[in-house]
Formats: sequence, C-alpha cells, structure tokens
Amino acid sequence: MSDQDLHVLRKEIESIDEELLRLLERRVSLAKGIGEVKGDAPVYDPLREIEVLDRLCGLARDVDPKFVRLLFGEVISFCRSVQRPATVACMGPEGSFSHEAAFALLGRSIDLVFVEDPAQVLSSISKEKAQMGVVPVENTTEGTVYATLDAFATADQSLSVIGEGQLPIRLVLASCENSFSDIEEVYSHPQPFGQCRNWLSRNLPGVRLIPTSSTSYAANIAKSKQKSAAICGKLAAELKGLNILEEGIEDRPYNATRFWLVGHACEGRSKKNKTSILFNVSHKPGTLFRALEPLYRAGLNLTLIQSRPLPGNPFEYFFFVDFEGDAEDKKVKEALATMNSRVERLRVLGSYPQIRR
Ligand SMILES: O=C(O)C(=O)C[C@]1(C(=O)O)C=C[C@@H](O)C=C1
Repeated sequence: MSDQDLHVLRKEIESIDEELLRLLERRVSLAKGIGEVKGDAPVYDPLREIEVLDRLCGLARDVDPKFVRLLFGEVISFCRSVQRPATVACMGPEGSFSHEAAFALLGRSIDLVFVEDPAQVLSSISKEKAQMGVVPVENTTEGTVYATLDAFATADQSLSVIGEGQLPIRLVLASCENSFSDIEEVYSHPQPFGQCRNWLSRNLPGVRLIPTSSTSYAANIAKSKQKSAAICGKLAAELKGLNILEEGIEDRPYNATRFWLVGHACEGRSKKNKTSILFNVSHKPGTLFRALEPLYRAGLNLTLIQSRPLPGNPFEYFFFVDFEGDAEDKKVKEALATMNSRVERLRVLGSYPQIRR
C-alpha cells in the first residue's frame, strides 16, 4: 500500500466518523425530545433498552455483537443522561465491584454515590439522594450476600428490584510491594477471601487476612500500608496505582456475582422476567411447605431460596425466594394470593428483566 492509498483510506474514515457524529447528535436530540414527552415519568426504561440492544445485535454482520452491545449501551446511557441525570448509589469507595456493576448495568453516563453497605444503598434511594442503586445478591462461589437480603427485610416498601445482571468477578492481588515475599497481611471483603481461599493457602500461607467493608476500601489500605496487599478488582488496583502481583486468583474458573438494580417500579415486563419475594411464616410444622405449595402448583421454577434470622424473633426466620415468572402473570398472581393467605407477611420485591450489556 502506498502513502497515497493510506491517505485516501484515512480520508474515507474521517468522512464516516463525521457522518457517525452527526447521526449521534441527531439521536441525542431525539432522546431529549422523548425526555420532554416523558415529563416527570421515569426516564429509565430497561425493557426498551433491552429491545434496542437485542435488535442491533441481531442486525450486526461484520462487527462482534458484544462490541455492538457495549458501544450502544454507552450511547443509550448518554441519551438517558441528557433527559435527566441519574444518580446511582452503590457500595464504595470507587473501584469496587459494585462500581463496576453499576457501569455494566447502566453505562458510564451516571453519577455515582458511594456508601458503606447495601442498607445505605437502599436508604439513599428512599431519602432521594439517588434515583437507583446497585447491590450484590449472590456469588457463584460464596453464595448469597446476606447483608443485601437483610437490608430488604427492613427497607422502604416503595423500593423494587427493577433489573438484574451478572458480573464476572476476576480477583487480583495488588500491593505497593513488588513481591509476594514482602506481604505480611492481606485486606479484602469476606466474599473475595472465600472466592480465593485455596489460592491464598497455596501462595500466602499464614499471612494475616483482614476483612474490610469492600474490595476497593482494601485497595485504599494497601495503598497506604507497607507489607500489605489487597484482594480487589483490576479497576480498584489501577485507580489506586497499585502493583498487580497476580491476576485471576479466584479458585473457580467461573466466578460471578449477581447484582440487583433497585429503584421505583418500572412499567411493562420482558418475556423472561424473574420475581423475588420475601415472607415469614408462623413457627409451626408444615407452614413453610404450605407457603411454597402454591408456587409448586403454579409450575413456577424456583431459582433461589434463602432463610435469614427474623429480627426480634430469636431462632425464627424470614425467607427469600426467586422464581421465573412475572408477578402480573395470571397464574403467578393467583399463586401469590394463595400464598399470602398462608403466611404472616409476604412482600414482592419486584419482577424484573435480565440486563446484559
Ligand atoms: O425510548 C425511550 O424511552 C428513551 O428514553 C430512549 C432510550 C434510548 O436511548 O434508546 C434512552 C433511555 C431509555 O431507558 C430507553 C431508551
């Protein structure tokens, strides 16, 4: 290829880039117009975003659909923000896996509010410090995130789960030190410690493991403390300027965490909605069976059941159940009505779509 050929091709790229920019500006202008039509109604429409992204991925021919989803996910995120800026609460500080999950679910055109725990995420929404929140629910290695379930048990009843997404969790050992041999203590959230316990016993036997409220908080400590390291995400390590001593230290090849997107209920439903409920029963034989029986008779597939101590009632429990289906489906509605007559308290946390970006 001659310099002249390269020049011609680059000029054609510049022309296409300008065309793409003008089309993007047109799309943003249309989104602003939609925002005016919506008025005070919620801007975020997860079902419409899924529809737009799935359609484009179906149309993609010579471009990887994963890239199409990522690119247009950010276009939509910006188009959402020009209608009304969205403040999203999540566990911090910056660089936490909840931070990464918020970006994965909503794109990067969001304002983030970092808080200590899931209860503060929910209270941030209730106090209108944030319009939405992102909380971890379950990890493929360590199981349910109890703090999230406990937070919902006492949270504002107006909050709903409005979406769900899975984030692959890839753990790194990060430090100001340059070698394993210099590490005397490791900081991280208890969940990641559990996700790489075998790696730790093989590579850092006997090192003190100190739990923190989040992985990014652990990175903060490792940044300021010699002979220490953090188990965190790559984003946190890079944001703090730490050396990454080892990547991919999670014990299982597939290590992912399910996150809920929380806010005020959205209209509509997708074909594959899930529903999450919480309930408690009287402390008598057969009450749990009778509570679950209507879900069985409706043919609903349960994807999670988890008991948690009932606050104020020692050795009594409330239960979380996720199942496939939407609370507005006729058979689900009837099953929940029967269930409601058999339990002491039943709350539908939400029926929501799977969000993939
Ligand atoms: O169609 C809408 O309701 C819009 O607001 C537009 C748009 C988009 O950019 O495609 C943006 C935000 C919504 O969550 C859904 C879609």
